[in-house]
This record gives sequence, C-alpha cells and structure tokens, in this order.
Amino acid sequence: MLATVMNDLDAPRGHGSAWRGRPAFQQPVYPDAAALEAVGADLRSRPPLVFAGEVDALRSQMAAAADGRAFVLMGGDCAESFADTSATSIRLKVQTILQMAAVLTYAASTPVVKIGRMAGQYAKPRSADTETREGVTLPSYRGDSVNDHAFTPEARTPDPARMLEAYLRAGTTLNLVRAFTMGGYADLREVHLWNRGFTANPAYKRFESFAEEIDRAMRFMEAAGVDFEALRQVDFYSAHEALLLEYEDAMIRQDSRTGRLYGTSAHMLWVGERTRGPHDAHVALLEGVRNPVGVKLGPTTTPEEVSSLMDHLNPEGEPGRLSLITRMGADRIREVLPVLVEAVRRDGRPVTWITDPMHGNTITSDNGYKTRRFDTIMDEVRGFFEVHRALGTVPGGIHVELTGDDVTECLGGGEHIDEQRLAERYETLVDPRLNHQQSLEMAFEVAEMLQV
Ligand SMILES: O=C[C@H](O)[C@H](O)COP(=O)(O)O
Ligand SMILES: C=C(OP(=O)(O)O)C(=O)O
Ligand SMILES: [Mn+2]
Repeated sequence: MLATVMNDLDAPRGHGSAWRGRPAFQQPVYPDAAALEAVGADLRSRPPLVFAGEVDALRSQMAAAADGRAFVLMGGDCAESFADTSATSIRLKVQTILQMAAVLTYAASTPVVKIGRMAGQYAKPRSADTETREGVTLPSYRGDSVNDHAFTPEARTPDPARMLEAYLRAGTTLNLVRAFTMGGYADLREVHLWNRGFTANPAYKRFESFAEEIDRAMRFMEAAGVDFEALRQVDFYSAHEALLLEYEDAMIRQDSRTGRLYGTSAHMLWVGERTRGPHDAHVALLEGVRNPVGVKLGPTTTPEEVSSLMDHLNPEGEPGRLSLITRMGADRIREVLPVLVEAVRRDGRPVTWITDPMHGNTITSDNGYKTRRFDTIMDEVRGFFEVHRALGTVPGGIHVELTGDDVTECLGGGEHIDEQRLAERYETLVDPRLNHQQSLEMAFEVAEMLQV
C-alpha cells in the first residue's frame, strides 16, 4: 500500500443510489429500518479505509497482469471473523501470501500483485436463507458484518451495528497489514526467517532450500552493489466481495483531485456468482466507482452475459478495470472457459483472467464436512492454464481461500489430510480453506505452470 499517495478522500457524499430499486439479492432483512439508516449516516462520516491513489496504482498493476507483465495472487479466508482479528492470525495470513508470492516471483521471474482477501471479507451469500437444526429453523449465517454464527434467534437476527464493527475491524486489520508490509517485515532478504518455528515436512523443506537460493542470489547482488532499500516495502492490497450494498454505498467517497467516486472499503471489490446479473443492484453499485472490480463466473455463464458485464463495468475498455474470476469446477473448465475467452477476445476490450479453483470444487465428505480436494483444486488451475495457453490468451492470476494456520479443512496435499483428519482442526465459518502448507504447495505448482 502506497503511503505516499494519500490524497484527500474526505468528502462523503450520497452516491446517487443508481443501484437502489434494482433487484438486490442476498441482502439481510433488518428488523429496524431506522437503525440501519443511522449506521449508514455514521459510516458516511468516517474516514476512508483505502485511498484513491492506492486504488489507481492497483488498477495499473491489474492491467499489467492482463497482458502477462505480472501475475495476481489473491488469497484469504472465505469469511473473516471478528473473533479472529488477532495480530498472529493476520500476520500468518500475510506471511503465507508473501511466501507464495516469493515462490512465484522467483521461480517464474514474474512480478506478483499481492491482494489479501482480507480487512473486509465479512459478508457471505448463502445457498439457503435458513438453516434447520433438530427441528429448529433460523436465518442462515451471512457473515459477521450481518449476524453471528451461533445458532440462536438473537445471534442470527441481522444487526446493522455489525457494519460499524466490520469497518473498525477492517481498519485495524489494514493498519497491521500496512505495518507489516511497509516496515521491513516483508523484505525479501528476510525470506528465510519467515519459516522459523514450523515443523519439518516436505513443503516446508522445499521452501527452506528455495529460501536459501534466494538468500544466495541476494547476497550476490548486494555484493555487486545493487541497492536493496526499495525491497523493504511491499505493495499489498485488500479486496472483498461487495455484497452488503448499504455498507459499500456508505463507504463511497469522492476523490478531491478528480471528482470521481471510489469504493473505499477495499482497493478491489468483486461481485459474486450469485449476484452478478448485469442489470442488478451489485453490478450497478460497482459501475459507479473507479476501483478495479472483479466478477465471479460459474459454469453456466454465457458469452452474452460476459459481454453485457463488460458493457456495464468497463464500457471504454480501460486496462486493469475488470477482472473475470472463473470458478467453473475442474470437470467443466476445459469445456466452458474457451467459449468465454473466445468471446472476450472477439470483443477486444481487455480483461484480467483470474482462476478461483475453490468454489466449483466443493464437496461433502462421507463424515459430513464441507471440503475440497487439493488435487481437484490443482486440476482446475491446470485447466485454466491449458485453456489460456491453447488460445494464446493470458492466465492473469489465482484467487484462493487460504489461511496461515495449520487447519485441516481441505483434503490431500503433502500431508495427505484424509476424511478422519478433517475433524482435527476444522475452523472455517463457511468454506474450507487451504492451510499454510497446502498454500505453499500450490505456489510451487503454479510457479511451474507459469514458467513454461
Ligand atoms: O463462499 C461462498 C458461498 O458463500 C458459500 O459457498 C455458500 O455456501 P453454502 O452453500 O453453505 O450456503
Ligand atoms: C461466495 C464466493 O464465491 P462465488 O461467488 O464464486 O460463489 C466466495 O468467494 O466466497
Ligand atoms: Mn467461499
């Protein structure tokens, strides 16, 4: 995050409400409309969480990824929780992303655009509006910015005050992320230190020897007189699904330099597979802001929908503005992605293609856990690269649900997590995440795909 470009984003302003009145899916039903309005007014009076200059810088980096000059790495929890905003957990997540980025940068000689699915990923779309346990039916959990995960009527009732808490949690998370990434912690010369304290296992071993290689290269360049000061600071951006319309609207600010509107809850915002209708409220909200935006595309997406999304979200074809994040499923991607890629190529406007290999590959284990297989996840990534390589287009990045902790939520990987082990540390609030080791393994495999 670039501290030097903190231009004035102070002027709160009602956003013209282009999205109001459009079909709005996956929204909480608040029992108290006056309380909702008061929270909106309060949020509008608060400072932005990110700044226009930073957002512009990310847009140009996304443009670089669209044409192969960089590669995007987006990662973080499916659903961040208020309870889990400890310094350690944030540090481990940032560290995991930095380690993955180091692997990708070094092995594939490609600059990596680092984006945390962090500091705002507090609202979730759900397949069902209600959940039933032992005959009791309550509203589904929709993320900590909406309601609480506990299964009681009080906890599950949407409370607008949670949006203020989300704003504060996002602010403190970003503050720490900025400290880690601007204060020298992310310095590549320290790469070998990040691994300290982890138990020996194959993925870490591989990382250790790799870190030694980087270390050697660094010492060589230092001896040769290269100035490393620039490496002390790392650009690290935030992103989340812009699901909660009232919250996102209240966080829009006007840039005093240009008069343009920015979503200031995160650098990048995306629309989910369930809310991406080109004429619906979520797309309308993102139409009005300057941020780089993403759209998740599932296996039923048609070329006409994609072209309509481009008309709405990037009519002028501005490089870096629009990312298409495909989540087709490993068994479908090779068949359905080429049709969309061809359509975009015919259109001619640039997009940044990103693969989300998680959401098309969710299964329920025999012992009842929502999980994903590491091999299937990697197969979707491979399919993504194959399709783009075959068509001569650019695989621009990956978007993954991960954590820096040693959870046991996804099956397989070097540790061979099996169904029995899912029970050991299954901590996610919604979807299963890659753990630290599985994340590193993914980075090594993707680095190999990027090399060719
Ligand atoms: O994270 C994505 C969605 O919110 C999630 O996959 C929906 O899960 P559900 O089918 O359990 O509602
Ligand atoms: C809800 C999500 O994904 P999708 O919109 O692709 O289902 C998600 O990223 O957690
Ligand atoms: Mn998810």
